[in-house]
Amino acid sequence: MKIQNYINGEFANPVLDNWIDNYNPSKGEVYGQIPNSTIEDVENAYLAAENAFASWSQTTLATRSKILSKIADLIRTKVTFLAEAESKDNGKPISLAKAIDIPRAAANFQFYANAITQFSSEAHESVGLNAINFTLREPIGVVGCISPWNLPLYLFTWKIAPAIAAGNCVVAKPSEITPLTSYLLGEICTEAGLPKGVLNIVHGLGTSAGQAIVAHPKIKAISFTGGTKTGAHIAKVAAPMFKKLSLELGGKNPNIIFADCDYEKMLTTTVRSSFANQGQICLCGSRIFVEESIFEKFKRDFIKKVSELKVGNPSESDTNIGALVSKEHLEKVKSYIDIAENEGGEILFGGNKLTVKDSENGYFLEPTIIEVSSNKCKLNQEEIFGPVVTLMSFKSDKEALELANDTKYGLSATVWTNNLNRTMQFSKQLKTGIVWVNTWMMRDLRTPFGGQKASGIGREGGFEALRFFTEQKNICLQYE
Ligand SMILES: NC(=O)C1=CN([C@@H]2O[C@H](COP(=O)(O)OP(=O)(O)OC[C@H]3O[C@@H](n4cnc5c(N)ncnc54)[C@H](O)[C@@H]3O)[C@@H](O)[C@H]2O)C=CC1
Ligand SMILES: O=C(O)/C=C/C=C(\O)C(=O)O
Repeated sequence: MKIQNYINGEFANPVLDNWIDNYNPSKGEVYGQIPNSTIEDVENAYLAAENAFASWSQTTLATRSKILSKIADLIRTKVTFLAEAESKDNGKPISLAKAIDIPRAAANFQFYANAITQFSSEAHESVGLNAINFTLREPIGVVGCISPWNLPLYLFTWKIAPAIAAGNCVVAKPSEITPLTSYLLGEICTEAGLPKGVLNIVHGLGTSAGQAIVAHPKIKAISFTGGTKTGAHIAKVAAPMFKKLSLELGGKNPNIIFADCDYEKMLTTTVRSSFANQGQICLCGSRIFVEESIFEKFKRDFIKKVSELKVGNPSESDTNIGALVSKEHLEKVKSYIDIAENEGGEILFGGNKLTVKDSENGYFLEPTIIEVSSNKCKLNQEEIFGPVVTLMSFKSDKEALELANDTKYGLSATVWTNNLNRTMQFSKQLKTGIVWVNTWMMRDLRTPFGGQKASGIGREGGFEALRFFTEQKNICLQYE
C-alpha cells in the first residue's frame, strides 16, 4: 500500500519520489510505503494553504461549523474501518481504537464545530473618555500541526480541528511511524466538502518534513505533541522567528494512593492508568506511590490484576495489551527494564518480550511492575513511555508530595483519597498542568490541557486552542 501526501485537496507523490517503509508492529513486517517528503513538498503544501486562506478565513462560522460536523459524522460512520487501520499501523488493540481513538477524533471535530459558534472576544469601554476598545480575534494564516504516534488520529485531529475552525489553513504532519489514519482523513475531508488547500497533509520524517514546517518563514504558528527533546529543538528553531508555539511534551506522572481511598475503584483504574495503550500515553501514571499501611496489600492485588491482562494479537477482542509501536521503541523500553536491578529495583512482574501466536515477529512486551527504592533512579526520572510502572511506598503526605514533584516533568498527577483537606492541599501543591482526584483520564474537551516544566508550554482544548490559533487585534475608537 502506498500512502500519498494530501495537498490542495489532491493526493500526490513526493516531489523527489523518495519513500519510507511503513511497518505493522504486531506482525513486525513492512506493509506499505509513505512519502519521504522534503522541503519541496512542504512548500507545495504551504502554497496551497496560503492560496486557500483568503477565502477560508472569510467563510462564515456557520459554514465552517457545518463542514467540521460533516467530517465528524463521516469519521463516526467509518469507525470500524478506521479502528482497524489504526490498530494495524500502531499495534494497539482494535477494541481500544474503536472505543477511544476514533470516537475521540470525531469528537474533536464535533467539539470545535460547536465551539467556534460560541467563541467571542472582549470589548472595554473607557468610561469618561468617550472611547471604546474592541478586540478582534483573527486567524493567524498558515499554521503547522505536528503529531506523534501514540494516539495517531486522536491527536492529529485535536490540533487540526481548532486550527481550521478558527479560519486558518494548515500544513500538518503525522508521525512517520503511524501515517495511515491521517492519510484516510484526507479522503474524508474532501467528501465533507472542506475546500481545497485548507488542510494539507505531508508525510515524512521529523528531521526533514517536520523540520521544513517548523523552519518555514511564513508558517506562523506550530502546534506540536511529542517528545520533550524534540519540543526543545522545535522551540530553538521557531522562537527566533517569533512563531506562536504550543508544545505538549512528555510526562512522568505520579499516581498517589492513600489508604483512605475507594480501594476497588483505585485498583481497577490504576491497572488502566498504568497499561492502557501499552503505557504509551503521556498521561499514564508511571510512578505509583502507595501509603505504607496498604503497600503490601496493594502490591499483591495489583500484581494479581495485572497478571490477568492478556497481551495478544490486537485484532482479538479480548486482548488488553497489543504491540509496542516499533522495534526501536520496544528496545528502548526494554533497556529500562534491563537496568532496573543495577538501580536497586526489583522486577515484581513481567519484564520480558513475548511471542504471540500468529504474530511471532511482533513487538510485544509483558506489562512490567518494578519496585524501586529511590525516586532518583532513571526508571523514575526518565520517560519510558511503555508498559512499565514503578512502585514505592511513602509514610506521610509531605513525603508523597515531595516524591510526586521530584521530576523535571509536570504534566499530570492522580491522587486517590477521600480526605477533602488532603485533596485540596495536593491539588494546589502538585506542580502539574492536570490533577485527577479519584479518577484518571476523564476528559472534558472544554478544559485546558497541557503541562508545566519540561512537559511543555501552552494549553490545548476548549477556547484555549481557539485563542492559540488566533491573533488578537485591539481597536480603540473615540467618538464625539
Ligand atoms: N505524546 C507524548 O508525550 C509523546 C512522547 N514521546 C516521547 O518521545 C520519545 C521519542 O519518540 P519519537 O517518536 O521519536 O517522538 P518525536 O517527538 O520525535 O515525534 C513526534 C513528532 O515530531 C516529529 N519530529 C521529530 N523531529 C522533528 C523535528 N526536528 N522537527 C519537526 N518535527 C519533528 C515526528 O516526525 C513526529 O511527527 C518517546 O520514546 C517518548 O518518550 C513520543 C511520542 C508522543
Ligand atoms: O486527551 C487528550 O487530549 C490527550 C491525551 C494524550 C496525549 O496528549 C499524549 O499522550 O500525548
